[in-house]
This record gives sequence, structure tokens and C-alpha cells, in this order.
Amino acid sequence: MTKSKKEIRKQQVEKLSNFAETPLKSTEDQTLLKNIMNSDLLSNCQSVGITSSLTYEVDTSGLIAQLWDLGKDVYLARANDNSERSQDFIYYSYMTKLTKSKFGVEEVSEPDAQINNDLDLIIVPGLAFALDSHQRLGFGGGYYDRFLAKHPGSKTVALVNSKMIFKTAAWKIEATDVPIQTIITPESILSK
Ligand SMILES: Nc1nc2c(c(=O)[nH]1)N(C=O)[C@@H](CNc1ccc(C(=O)N[C@@H](CCC(=O)O)C(=O)O)cc1)CN2
Ligand SMILES: Nc1ncnc2c1ncn2[C@@H]1O[C@H](COP(=O)(O)OP(=O)(O)OP(=O)(O)O)[C@@H](O)[C@H]1O
Repeated sequence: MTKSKKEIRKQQVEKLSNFAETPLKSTEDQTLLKNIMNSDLLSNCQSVGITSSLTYEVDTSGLIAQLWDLGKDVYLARANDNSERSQDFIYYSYMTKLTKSKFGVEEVSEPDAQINNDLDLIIVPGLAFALDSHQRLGFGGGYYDRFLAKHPGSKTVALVNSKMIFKTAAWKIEATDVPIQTIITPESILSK
């Protein structure tokens, strides 16, 4: 059954919020972190784009710390407050101050921070992922679809917990939806 993105989004936020109350959520976060660290995805990458996570998303804080330890350049997504719904990736070190955005995520607030939208690897957030097509359902701003269409050179990977997994997309796919190259689940690494 194909539903609207809006319906699946609502269903997923509910499901993921409940999951975040269980101890299995952090167990899976740790497994996903271990899986990406043990993969070869980071070996040829210097610049990595990532988001700071909401409580019901996969926790990215451990991964960011490990990226710093490896000497990678970490850039944090910042949604621009304009009608184009664009986003930029801003340099993020352990010194950088963050402030909560309207949307509730921590973003770099410093106005003169360095922007880099030409990244080696982007860790893409989402609410639901289809394992067959690698399609992704996000929060509905279209920020990542727009960004990835404009920057096709970056490798893309998503960390996907058990509640985000769909065998096949249950939502309607649009022409602008950009599939994610590598999907990491607690059990596997799937590359297209
Ligand atoms: N942790 C995290 N950071 C992230 C994202 C994410 O999914 N997770 N984003 C992934 O893209 C970007 C921000 N995404 C956003 C998505 C929607 C709205 C927003 O204003 N939504 C409107 C309703 C939009 C609509 O349905 O048309 C609202 O909440 O009022 C803002 C930012 C960048 N940072
Ligand atoms: N490259 C694009 N150009 C123009 N419009 C786009 C583009 N990509 C997405 N959109 C539009 O943006 C809106 C939101 O897209 P969608 O529902 O796929 O967001 P999402 O991927 O869930 O959100 P996000 O990327 O912010 O997490 C849709 O109306 C979609 O048609």
C-alpha cells in the first residue's frame, strides 16, 4: 500500500519517539556507530557533512567525536531561513558554539563560520529508508533533496535503525527524491 509522505512521516515520528524511550534505541545507535567505523567508508574522506541529532533520530554525537579523533573536518548542516529551502554545511570543531534552531536542532550560530558544501561524505538523516531502492523519507523540508541534486559529487550514507527500515518504500516517490548510496543498518551495509 502506498501512502502519502505526510502520513508515513507522522507514523514514523510517533514510532521513533516511542523507540527512543527504550534501551534498545541506544544499543542500536552504538551498533550503527561501530558499523560505520568498521566500514571503509571513511578511509578516503577528509570532509564529512553531518547533523546534530534530535532525540528520536540516530544519535550522531559519538560519531562526531570519533571523526574529530580521526582528524576529519566535520561540517554541520544549517537550514537557511529563506524561501529556497537551501542548506549549508558549516565547519564544526570542539570549540564551535551551537544554538538551537527553530526546528529544534543544534546548529552553528557563528555568522562568520566557514561554509563548505563540497564534501567528501554526507551522513544523511531521515525517518524512513527503503532497503530495495535506497529511497529516503525526511522531515519534509526537501533540504537534502535540493542539496544533493546540486552537489552530486559527495558520497552519501544513512544510519538506519530497525524502526526506520522499510523493505520497499510505502510512500509515494517523487522525481526529486534522491536515493542514498549506502545504507547502514544494525545488521548490514548495503551499497548501490
Ligand atoms: N537533525 C537534523 N538536522 C537537520 C535535518 C534533519 O532532518 N535532522 N534537516 C533535514 O532536512 C535539515 C532541517 N530540516 C528542516 C525540515 C523542516 C523544517 C520546517 O520548517 N518545517 C515546517 C513544515 C515544513 C512542511 O511540511 O512543508 C515546520 O516545521 O513548520 C525545517 C528544517 C537540516 N538539519
Ligand atoms: N530539487 C528540488 N527542486 C525543487 N523542489 C524540490 C526538490 N527536492 C525536493 N523538492 C520539494 O520539496 C518538498 C519536500 O520534499 P520531501 O517531502 O521529499 O522532503 P524530505 O526529503 O522528506 O525532507 P528533508 O530533505 O528536509 O529531510 C516537496 O514538495 C518536493 O517536491
